[in-house]
Amino acid sequence: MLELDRLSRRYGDVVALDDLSFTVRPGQMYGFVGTNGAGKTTAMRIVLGVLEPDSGEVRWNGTPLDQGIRREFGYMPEERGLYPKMQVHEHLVYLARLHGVSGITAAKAASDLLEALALSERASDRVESLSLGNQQRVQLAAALVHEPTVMVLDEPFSGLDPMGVDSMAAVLRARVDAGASVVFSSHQLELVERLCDAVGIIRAGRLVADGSVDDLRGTAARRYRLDVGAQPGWTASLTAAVPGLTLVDDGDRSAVVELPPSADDQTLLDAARALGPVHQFTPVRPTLAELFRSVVADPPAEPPVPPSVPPSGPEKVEAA
Ligand SMILES: Nc1ncnc2c1ncn2[C@@H]1O[C@H](COP(=O)(O)OP(=O)(O)OP(=O)(O)O)[C@@H](O)[C@H]1O
Repeated sequence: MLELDRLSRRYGDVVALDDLSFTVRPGQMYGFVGTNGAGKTTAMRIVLGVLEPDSGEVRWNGTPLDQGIRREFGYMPEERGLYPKMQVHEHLVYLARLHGVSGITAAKAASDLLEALALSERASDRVESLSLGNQQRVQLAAALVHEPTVMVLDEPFSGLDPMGVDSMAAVLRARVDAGASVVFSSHQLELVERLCDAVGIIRAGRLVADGSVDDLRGTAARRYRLDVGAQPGWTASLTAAVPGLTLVDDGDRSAVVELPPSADDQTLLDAARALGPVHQFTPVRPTLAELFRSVVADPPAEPPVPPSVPPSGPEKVEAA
Protein backbone atom coordinates (compact mmCIF):
# COMPACT_ATOMS: atom_id res chain seq x y z
CA MET A 1 0.00 0.00 0.00
CA LEU A 2 0.96 3.61 -0.55
CA GLU A 3 1.43 5.57 2.66
CA LEU A 4 1.88 9.29 2.95
CA ASP A 5 3.12 9.67 6.49
CA ARG A 6 3.11 13.00 8.33
CA LEU A 7 4.18 15.11 5.36
CA SER A 8 4.93 18.75 6.07
CA ARG A 9 6.15 21.28 3.55
CA ARG A 10 6.45 25.06 3.54
CA TYR A 11 7.17 27.51 0.75
CA GLY A 12 8.77 30.37 2.70
CA ASP A 13 6.07 31.48 5.12
CA VAL A 14 3.31 29.53 3.37
CA VAL A 15 2.48 26.21 5.02
CA ALA A 16 1.45 24.04 2.07
CA LEU A 17 1.30 20.72 3.96
CA ASP A 18 0.91 20.33 7.69
CA ASP A 19 1.35 16.78 9.01
CA LEU A 20 -0.59 15.18 6.17
CA SER A 21 -1.10 11.41 6.31
CA PHE A 22 -3.24 8.99 4.35
CA THR A 23 -3.04 5.50 2.90
CA VAL A 24 -4.12 4.06 -0.44
CA ARG A 25 -4.57 0.28 -0.44
CA PRO A 26 -4.34 -2.15 -3.36
CA GLY A 27 -7.66 -2.31 -5.17
CA GLN A 28 -8.59 1.16 -3.96
CA MET A 29 -9.42 4.31 -5.88
CA TYR A 30 -8.70 7.25 -3.59
CA GLY A 31 -10.04 10.71 -4.36
CA PHE A 32 -8.00 13.58 -3.03
CA VAL A 33 -10.06 16.75 -2.79
CA GLY A 34 -9.65 20.21 -1.32
CA THR A 35 -10.14 23.87 -1.98
CA ASN A 36 -7.79 25.77 -4.30
CA GLY A 37 -4.39 26.06 -2.67
CA ALA A 38 -5.15 23.38 -0.05
CA GLY A 39 -1.96 21.42 -0.88
CA LYS A 40 -3.02 18.62 -3.25
CA THR A 41 -0.44 19.29 -5.95
CA THR A 42 2.28 19.74 -3.34
CA ALA A 43 1.46 16.31 -1.88
CA MET A 44 1.45 14.72 -5.32
CA ARG A 45 4.73 16.34 -6.27
CA ILE A 46 6.29 14.87 -3.13
CA VAL A 47 4.99 11.40 -4.07
CA LEU A 48 6.39 11.92 -7.57
CA GLY A 49 9.78 12.84 -6.11
CA VAL A 50 10.00 16.28 -7.75
CA LEU A 51 9.68 17.99 -4.37
CA GLU A 52 11.20 17.06 -1.01
CA PRO A 53 9.06 17.27 2.12
CA ASP A 54 10.43 19.26 5.07
CA SER A 55 9.47 16.26 7.18
CA GLY A 56 7.60 12.99 6.84
CA GLU A 57 7.96 10.34 4.19
CA VAL A 58 6.11 8.35 1.55
CA ARG A 59 6.30 4.54 1.62
CA TRP A 60 5.27 1.77 -0.71
CA ASN A 61 4.61 -1.52 1.07
CA GLY A 62 6.59 -0.22 4.02
CA THR A 63 9.66 0.91 2.06
CA PRO A 64 10.45 4.63 1.68
CA LEU A 65 10.13 5.61 -1.98
CA ASP A 66 13.29 5.82 -4.03
CA GLN A 67 13.76 6.40 -7.74
CA GLY A 68 13.63 2.65 -8.40
CA ILE A 69 10.22 2.27 -6.78
CA ARG A 70 8.96 5.50 -8.31
CA ARG A 71 9.82 4.28 -11.81
CA GLU A 72 7.24 1.52 -11.34
CA PHE A 73 4.47 4.04 -10.67
CA GLY A 74 2.26 5.74 -13.23
CA TYR A 75 2.04 9.50 -13.05
CA MET A 76 -0.08 12.21 -14.53
CA PRO A 77 1.56 15.37 -13.26
CA GLU A 78 0.00 18.83 -13.25
CA GLU A 79 2.47 19.87 -15.93
CA ARG A 80 1.46 17.59 -18.76
CA GLY A 81 4.54 16.36 -20.58
CA LEU A 82 4.22 14.81 -24.02
CA TYR A 83 6.41 15.30 -27.09
CA PRO A 84 4.17 17.29 -29.44
CA LYS A 85 5.80 16.10 -32.66
CA MET A 86 5.57 12.39 -31.91
CA GLN A 87 2.76 10.25 -33.19
CA VAL A 88 0.35 9.10 -30.50
CA HIS A 89 0.91 5.33 -30.68
CA GLU A 90 4.63 5.71 -31.26
CA HIS A 91 4.82 7.97 -28.21
CA LEU A 92 3.11 5.46 -25.95
CA VAL A 93 5.35 2.65 -27.15
CA TYR A 94 8.39 4.84 -26.57
CA LEU A 95 7.35 5.51 -22.97
CA ALA A 96 6.59 1.85 -22.27
CA ARG A 97 9.99 0.87 -23.68
CA LEU A 98 11.64 3.36 -21.28
CA HIS A 99 10.09 1.28 -18.51
CA GLY A 100 11.66 -1.86 -19.92
CA VAL A 101 8.53 -3.25 -21.59
CA SER A 102 9.26 -5.36 -24.69
CA GLY A 103 8.37 -3.92 -28.10
CA ILE A 104 5.52 -6.33 -28.82
CA THR A 105 3.97 -5.95 -25.37
CA ALA A 106 4.32 -2.16 -25.53
CA ALA A 107 2.65 -1.97 -28.94
CA LYS A 108 -0.28 -4.08 -27.76
CA ALA A 109 -0.65 -2.14 -24.49
CA ALA A 110 -0.64 1.15 -26.44
CA SER A 111 -3.25 -0.10 -28.93
CA ASP A 112 -5.48 -1.46 -26.15
CA LEU A 113 -5.36 1.81 -24.22
CA LEU A 114 -6.06 3.91 -27.30
CA GLU A 115 -9.06 1.75 -28.04
CA ALA A 116 -10.35 1.98 -24.46
CA LEU A 117 -9.94 5.76 -24.56
CA ALA A 118 -11.66 6.03 -27.97
CA LEU A 119 -8.49 7.26 -29.66
CA SER A 120 -7.64 4.41 -32.05
CA GLU A 121 -8.38 6.58 -35.07
CA ARG A 122 -5.83 9.13 -33.92
CA ALA A 123 -3.03 6.60 -33.34
CA SER A 124 -0.90 7.87 -36.26
CA ASP A 125 -1.55 11.57 -35.66
CA ARG A 126 0.97 13.83 -34.02
CA VAL A 127 0.21 14.65 -30.39
CA GLU A 128 0.12 18.40 -31.18
CA SER A 129 -2.72 17.91 -33.67
CA LEU A 130 -5.06 16.59 -30.95
CA SER A 131 -7.48 18.73 -28.98
CA LEU A 132 -6.51 19.43 -25.36
CA GLY A 133 -9.03 16.89 -24.07
CA ASN A 134 -7.68 14.21 -26.39
CA GLN A 135 -4.11 15.07 -25.40
CA GLN A 136 -5.24 14.52 -21.85
CA ARG A 137 -6.52 11.06 -22.76
CA VAL A 138 -3.10 10.32 -24.28
CA GLN A 139 -1.49 11.59 -21.09
CA LEU A 140 -3.50 9.06 -19.09
CA ALA A 141 -2.51 6.33 -21.53
CA ALA A 142 1.11 7.43 -21.04
CA ALA A 143 0.72 6.99 -17.27
CA LEU A 144 -0.72 3.49 -17.68
CA VAL A 145 1.08 1.97 -20.65
CA HIS A 146 3.70 0.16 -18.56
CA GLU A 147 0.93 -1.35 -16.41
CA PRO A 148 1.86 0.27 -13.10
CA THR A 149 0.41 -0.99 -9.85
CA VAL A 150 0.28 2.52 -8.38
CA MET A 151 -1.11 5.53 -10.22
CA VAL A 152 -0.84 9.12 -9.00
CA LEU A 153 -2.91 11.45 -11.11
CA ASP A 154 -3.25 15.22 -10.71
CA GLU A 155 -6.70 16.33 -11.91
CA PRO A 156 -6.95 13.67 -14.65
CA PHE A 157 -10.60 14.49 -15.40
CA SER A 158 -10.45 18.27 -15.69
CA GLY A 159 -11.46 19.54 -19.10
CA LEU A 160 -12.76 16.21 -20.40
CA ASP A 161 -16.14 15.82 -22.06
CA PRO A 162 -18.58 13.33 -20.46
CA MET A 163 -17.52 10.54 -22.84
CA GLY A 164 -13.89 11.23 -22.01
CA VAL A 165 -14.70 11.07 -18.31
CA ASP A 166 -16.55 7.78 -18.74
CA SER A 167 -13.82 6.11 -20.79
CA MET A 168 -11.08 7.30 -18.44
CA ALA A 169 -13.08 6.19 -15.41
CA ALA A 170 -13.63 2.75 -16.94
CA VAL A 171 -9.92 2.32 -17.69
CA LEU A 172 -8.96 3.28 -14.13
CA ARG A 173 -11.69 1.13 -12.58
CA ALA A 174 -10.44 -1.90 -14.53
CA ARG A 175 -6.91 -1.33 -13.19
CA VAL A 176 -8.18 -0.91 -9.64
CA ASP A 177 -10.33 -4.03 -9.87
CA ALA A 178 -7.19 -5.89 -10.97
CA GLY A 179 -5.53 -4.81 -7.70
CA ALA A 180 -3.83 -1.50 -8.54
CA SER A 181 -3.89 1.56 -6.25
CA VAL A 182 -5.05 4.82 -7.76
CA VAL A 183 -4.97 8.23 -6.12
CA PHE A 184 -6.20 11.24 -8.03
CA SER A 185 -6.99 14.84 -7.19
CA SER A 186 -10.12 16.49 -8.47
CA HIS A 187 -12.54 19.33 -7.96
CA GLN A 188 -15.34 17.30 -9.58
CA LEU A 189 -16.96 16.04 -6.41
CA GLU A 190 -19.86 14.21 -8.05
CA LEU A 191 -17.33 12.25 -10.03
CA VAL A 192 -15.23 11.50 -6.97
CA GLU A 193 -18.33 10.34 -5.12
CA ARG A 194 -19.28 8.07 -8.01
CA LEU A 195 -15.83 6.59 -8.63
CA CYS A 196 -13.87 6.48 -5.42
CA ASP A 197 -13.69 3.80 -2.75
CA ALA A 198 -12.19 6.33 -0.34
CA VAL A 199 -11.87 10.08 -0.19
CA GLY A 200 -9.49 12.41 1.60
CA ILE A 201 -10.45 16.03 2.14
CA ILE A 202 -7.56 18.43 2.67
CA ARG A 203 -7.88 21.93 4.04
CA ALA A 204 -4.94 24.30 4.52
CA GLY A 205 -2.47 21.41 4.21
CA ARG A 206 -4.23 19.17 6.73
CA LEU A 207 -6.35 16.12 6.15
CA VAL A 208 -9.71 16.93 7.72
CA ALA A 209 -11.71 13.89 6.56
CA ASP A 210 -10.69 10.43 5.34
CA GLY A 211 -12.74 7.36 4.52
CA SER A 212 -15.48 6.10 2.23
CA VAL A 213 -18.23 8.57 1.41
CA ASP A 214 -20.52 6.48 3.65
CA ASP A 215 -17.97 6.77 6.49
CA LEU A 216 -17.94 10.53 6.03
CA ARG A 217 -21.74 10.59 6.01
CA GLY A 218 -21.68 8.74 9.34
CA THR A 219 -19.82 11.63 10.93
CA ALA A 220 -22.05 14.30 9.39
CA ALA A 221 -24.99 15.95 11.12
CA ARG A 222 -28.25 13.96 10.74
CA ARG A 223 -30.86 15.59 8.57
CA TYR A 224 -34.49 14.55 7.94
CA ARG A 225 -37.10 15.61 5.45
CA LEU A 226 -40.56 15.86 7.00
CA ASP A 227 -43.98 16.48 5.55
CA VAL A 228 -46.49 17.10 8.32
CA GLY A 229 -50.19 17.77 7.71
CA ALA A 230 -50.35 20.64 10.16
CA GLN A 231 -51.19 24.33 10.22
CA PRO A 232 -48.81 26.74 8.43
CA GLY A 233 -45.94 27.58 10.76
CA TRP A 234 -45.62 23.99 12.00
CA THR A 235 -41.86 24.09 11.42
CA ALA A 236 -41.50 26.81 14.06
CA SER A 237 -43.48 24.67 16.50
CA LEU A 238 -41.28 21.71 15.68
CA THR A 239 -38.00 23.55 16.25
CA ALA A 240 -39.43 24.89 19.52
CA ALA A 241 -40.38 21.37 20.62
CA VAL A 242 -36.95 19.76 19.98
CA PRO A 243 -34.12 21.70 21.65
CA GLY A 244 -31.22 22.32 19.28
CA LEU A 245 -33.16 21.35 16.14
CA THR A 246 -32.22 23.52 13.15
CA LEU A 247 -34.42 24.28 10.18
CA VAL A 248 -32.29 23.79 7.04
CA ASP A 249 -34.93 24.16 4.34
CA ASP A 250 -38.51 25.33 4.86
CA GLY A 251 -40.44 24.38 1.74
CA ASP A 252 -44.14 24.72 1.01
CA ARG A 253 -45.11 21.19 1.95
CA SER A 254 -42.01 19.66 3.43
CA ALA A 255 -39.04 20.83 5.44
CA VAL A 256 -35.50 19.63 6.11
CA VAL A 257 -34.26 19.78 9.69
CA GLU A 258 -30.93 18.95 11.31
CA LEU A 259 -30.85 17.06 14.59
CA PRO A 260 -28.44 18.11 17.32
CA PRO A 261 -26.17 15.32 18.66
CA SER A 262 -28.25 15.24 21.86
CA ALA A 263 -31.57 14.33 20.15
CA ASP A 264 -32.58 11.08 18.47
CA ASP A 265 -34.81 10.55 15.47
CA GLN A 266 -37.70 9.12 17.55
CA THR A 267 -37.86 12.32 19.60
CA LEU A 268 -38.16 14.23 16.34
CA LEU A 269 -40.84 11.87 15.01
CA ASP A 270 -42.86 12.11 18.25
CA ALA A 271 -42.66 15.90 18.16
CA ALA A 272 -43.82 15.93 14.52
CA ARG A 273 -46.71 13.55 15.25
CA ALA A 274 -47.87 15.83 18.04
CA LEU A 275 -48.35 18.54 15.39
CA GLY A 276 -50.32 16.50 12.85
CA PRO A 277 -50.20 13.41 10.60
CA VAL A 278 -46.65 12.73 9.38
CA HIS A 279 -46.75 12.00 5.63
CA GLN A 280 -43.00 11.87 5.12
CA PHE A 281 -40.07 11.24 7.45
CA THR A 282 -36.91 10.47 5.48
CA PRO A 283 -33.22 10.69 6.37
CA VAL A 284 -31.42 13.03 3.95
CA ARG A 285 -28.13 11.56 2.69
CA PRO A 286 -25.65 14.37 2.14
CA THR A 287 -23.73 14.37 -1.13
CA LEU A 288 -19.94 14.53 -1.09
CA ALA A 289 -20.23 18.16 -2.22
CA GLU A 290 -22.36 18.94 0.85
CA LEU A 291 -20.00 17.02 3.15
CA PHE A 292 -17.07 18.85 1.60
CA ARG A 293 -18.68 22.24 2.14
CA SER A 294 -19.43 21.52 5.78
CA VAL A 295 -15.94 20.10 6.45
CA VAL A 296 -14.02 22.92 4.80
CA ALA A 297 -16.30 25.52 6.36
CA ASP A 298 -15.68 24.23 9.90
CA PRO A 299 -13.39 26.45 11.94
CA PRO A 300 -9.79 25.21 12.09
CA ALA A 301 -8.78 23.02 15.04
CA GLU A 302 -6.51 25.69 16.59
CA PRO A 303 -7.96 27.66 19.50
CA PRO A 304 -9.55 30.83 18.14
CA VAL A 305 -7.73 34.11 18.66
CA PRO A 306 -9.72 36.13 21.23
CA PRO A 307 -11.37 39.16 19.66
CA SER A 308 -9.68 42.47 20.51
CA VAL A 309 -13.01 44.32 20.44
CA PRO A 310 -16.05 43.16 22.42
CA PRO A 311 -18.69 41.62 20.15
CA SER A 312 -21.32 44.11 19.05
CA GLY A 313 -25.08 43.52 18.69
CA PRO A 314 -26.72 41.67 15.81
CA GLU A 315 -25.60 42.73 12.36
CA LYS A 316 -27.84 45.14 10.55
CA VAL A 317 -29.50 43.50 7.56
CA GLU A 318 -30.05 45.77 4.61
CA ALA A 319 -33.43 45.60 2.95
CA ALA A 320 -33.18 44.11 -0.58
N1 LIG B 1 6.34 27.02 -5.90
C1 LIG B 1 5.63 27.62 -4.94
N2 LIG B 1 6.09 28.71 -4.31
C2 LIG B 1 5.40 29.31 -3.32
N3 LIG B 1 4.20 28.88 -2.88
C3 LIG B 1 3.68 27.79 -3.48
C4 LIG B 1 4.35 27.11 -4.54
N4 LIG B 1 3.59 26.06 -4.94
C5 LIG B 1 2.47 26.10 -4.16
N5 LIG B 1 2.53 27.14 -3.30
C6 LIG B 1 1.52 27.46 -2.29
O1 LIG B 1 1.30 26.30 -1.49
C7 LIG B 1 -0.09 26.15 -1.19
C8 LIG B 1 -0.57 24.80 -1.72
O2 LIG B 1 -0.56 24.83 -3.14
P1 LIG B 1 -0.96 23.57 -4.03
O3 LIG B 1 -0.65 23.92 -5.45
O4 LIG B 1 -0.33 22.34 -3.47
O5 LIG B 1 -2.55 23.49 -3.80
P2 LIG B 1 -3.66 22.67 -4.59
O6 LIG B 1 -4.52 22.04 -3.56
O7 LIG B 1 -3.04 21.77 -5.59
O8 LIG B 1 -4.46 23.84 -5.31
P3 LIG B 1 -5.36 23.84 -6.65
O9 LIG B 1 -6.61 23.09 -6.33
O10 LIG B 1 -5.62 25.31 -6.83
O11 LIG B 1 -4.54 23.24 -7.75
C9 LIG B 1 -0.80 27.36 -1.81
O12 LIG B 1 -0.90 28.34 -0.82
C10 LIG B 1 0.18 27.81 -2.89
O13 LIG B 1 0.03 29.18 -3.15
